[in-house]
Amino acid sequence: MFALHEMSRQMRTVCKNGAVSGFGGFLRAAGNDVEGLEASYSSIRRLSSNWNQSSTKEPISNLLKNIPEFVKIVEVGPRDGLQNEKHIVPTAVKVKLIEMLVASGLDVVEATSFVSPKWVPQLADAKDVMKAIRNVEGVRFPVLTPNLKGFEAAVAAGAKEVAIFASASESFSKSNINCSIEDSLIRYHDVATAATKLSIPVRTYHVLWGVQWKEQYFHHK
Ligand SMILES: CC(C)(COP(=O)([O-])OP(=O)([O-])OC[C@H]1O[C@@H](n2cnc3c(N)ncnc32)[C@H](O)[C@@H]1OP(=O)([O-])[O-])[C@@H](O)C(=O)NCCC(=O)NCCSC(=O)C[C@@](C)(O)CC(=O)[O-]
Repeated sequence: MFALHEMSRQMRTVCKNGAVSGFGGFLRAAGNDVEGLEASYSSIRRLSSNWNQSSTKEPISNLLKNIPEFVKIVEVGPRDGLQNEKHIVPTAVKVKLIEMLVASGLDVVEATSFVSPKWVPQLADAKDVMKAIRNVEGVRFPVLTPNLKGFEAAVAAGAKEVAIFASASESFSKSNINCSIEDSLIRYHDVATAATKLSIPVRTYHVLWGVQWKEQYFHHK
């Protein structure tokens, strides 16, 4: 618990210093065990301390000029991280992870996704996870809903915020959500329309550039 608190504090220090980074990626890099977490924690400390050393060369007023007034951090580890785990993480452990992330000060945690259990068995317990965190207050728990079926299941499970996904790469789209770009935009529209009717906020993932996939870098789209 202490390590998570401290890591979150470090991440916020790094963010304040202008280098916004993803805590989810950090958790993914950390793996499942305590040693992995500690190793990742050390890398963050190094990143932070390197930055502090280089910053002494520049007047502080120059650095402060570029600091955004507000940085929103959306922690996606319980969804984006755990969907890639080789072994299925038990629901209770997922819930504990979410509680620890919340205790570390994060106020938006993407909790899970409502997708096909055949495709992503790791997150087949989405409903149970949502049930277990339903009384956690002061935190938003968006969930990924790539189609209307997922959206409806998410709403039935108590989701108050969703995220949808589209990619500019045909092969990335196919491999991630099993449809063409064109079909993904139809699904995207369906979910956004249904969410608007229920006043449910929708966040979007657009995978647009810089991803090296089967088509070499697809910035042109
Ligand atoms: C997108 C679907 C659901 C379409 O699913 P599908 O198989 O392509 O389409 P379908 O409509 O033909 O349905 C086939 C079966 O899935 C069921 N089904 C259909 N929809 C759902 C649903 N929502 N929840 C539960 N079940 C569902 C449906 O009922 C049917 O069941 P069957 O009759 O065979 O028993 C599927 O392809 C899928 O689950 N894919 C995995 C999606 C996923 O989680 N991808 C990874 C997330 S995106 C990501 O990680 C990238 C991101 C965002 O993090 C950015 C980045 O970092 O790169």
